[in-house]
Amino acid sequence: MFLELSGLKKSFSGHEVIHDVSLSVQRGEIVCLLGASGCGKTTTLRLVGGFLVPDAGSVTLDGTDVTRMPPEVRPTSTVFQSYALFPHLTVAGNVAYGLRQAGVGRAEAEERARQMLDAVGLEDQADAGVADISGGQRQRVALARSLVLGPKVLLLDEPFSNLDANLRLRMRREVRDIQRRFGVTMLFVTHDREEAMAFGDRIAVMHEGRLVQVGTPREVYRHPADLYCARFLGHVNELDLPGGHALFRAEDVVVGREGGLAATVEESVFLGGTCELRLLVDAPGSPEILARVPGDQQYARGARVPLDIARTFQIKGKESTND
Ligand SMILES: Nc1ncnc2c1ncn2[C@@H]1O[C@H](COP(=O)(O)OP(=O)(O)OP(=O)(O)O)[C@@H](O)[C@H]1O
Repeated sequence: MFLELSGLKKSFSGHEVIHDVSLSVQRGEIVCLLGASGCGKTTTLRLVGGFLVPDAGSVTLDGTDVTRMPPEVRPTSTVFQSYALFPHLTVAGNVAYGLRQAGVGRAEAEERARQMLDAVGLEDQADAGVADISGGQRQRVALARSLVLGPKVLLLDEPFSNLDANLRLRMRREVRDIQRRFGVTMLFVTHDREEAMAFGDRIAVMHEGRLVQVGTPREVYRHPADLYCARFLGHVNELDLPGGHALFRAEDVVVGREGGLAATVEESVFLGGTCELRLLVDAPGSPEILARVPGDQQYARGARVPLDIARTFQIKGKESTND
C-alpha cells in the first residue's frame, strides 16, 4: 500500500488519545478522516506529517518507513486550517518559499511558483500581497505552496473551515480537479460529514482515538459499522415494526404511500429541494421519526399521512428487517 499507518498510538501527559490506528491509503486516493471534535483527527494527521512521533506503530510511505523522519524532509506537505501564509511575502513569494528552502535557485523557484499559480487559477495575483486577496484565493495559495513541493501525500486539516458555504462548495470542486490533474494522494481531516462524502474516495470514521469504520461514502452511509457511525453520517430513525426493530434513514420514509403505517405531521421544514418532516407514528409510545421528501411535497402541521419504509439498514448486534 502507498501510505500505511500501522498500529499508531500516541499519549499526551500519560493520557492515550490515539489507540492503535491502522489505515492503508492507495496512491492517488483521497481518504477523509471524519469525526467529532477531539476524536484525534489532527493528532493522526500530525503523526503522518512528522510533527509528532508516535509512542508505538509506524508510518510507511511508498515503501519507506518515515515514522521518525522530520516534517521538512518527509515527502508530505500539510495545508493547515489557518493557511499559515507569510503575510510579508507576495502570493508568488509564498509559493516559491518552500522551493528556496529546499535549495532551488531563485529563477527556477519563481518559474515553478508561477506555473503552479497558473494551475490553481491565480496567475493574475502572483504579485499581490496575501493580505490583499480573498479567503478563497488564500486557500488556493496555501494549496499551491504545498503542491509545488511535489509531495507524495498532501495532508489537509479542515482546509475549508474558514470559508463561507458557497466558497466551500467551489473549493471542494477545485481541489478535486487539482487532485485529479496532479494525481496526488490526500489525507483530509474534516468533522463535516457532507464534506467527507463529497470529497473522499473513502471515509475513515474516527471515534475517541480509534478508527471505527473505513469505507466508501456509500458503504459507511448505508452499512455503518455501529450506531455511532450511523448517527455521525446522517439521521437514524428507529421503529419497532412487526418484523422486528428497524433502522432507516430520513429519505427511506415514503410519505403518502400505503405501507401499513400512519403518522401525524408534527413539523414541516422547507429546505428548497427537499422538505424535512417530523412525524409521530401511530404505534405504541408514538415514536417520532424524521422524513426527507421532495421540496414540492407540502404537508400542514397536524396532517394525517400514510407511510411506507422503502428500506432499512442493519448494524451488528441490532436486529433489522426488510434489507
Ligand atoms: N499537544 C497536545 N497536548 C495535550 N493534549 C493534546 C495535544 N494535542 C491534542 N491533544 C488532545 O488529544 C485529543 C485529540 O485532539 P485532536 O486535536 O487530534 O482532535 P481533533 O479530532 O482533531 O479535534 P478538532 O476537530 O477539534 O481539531 C484531544 O483530547 C486533545 O485535547
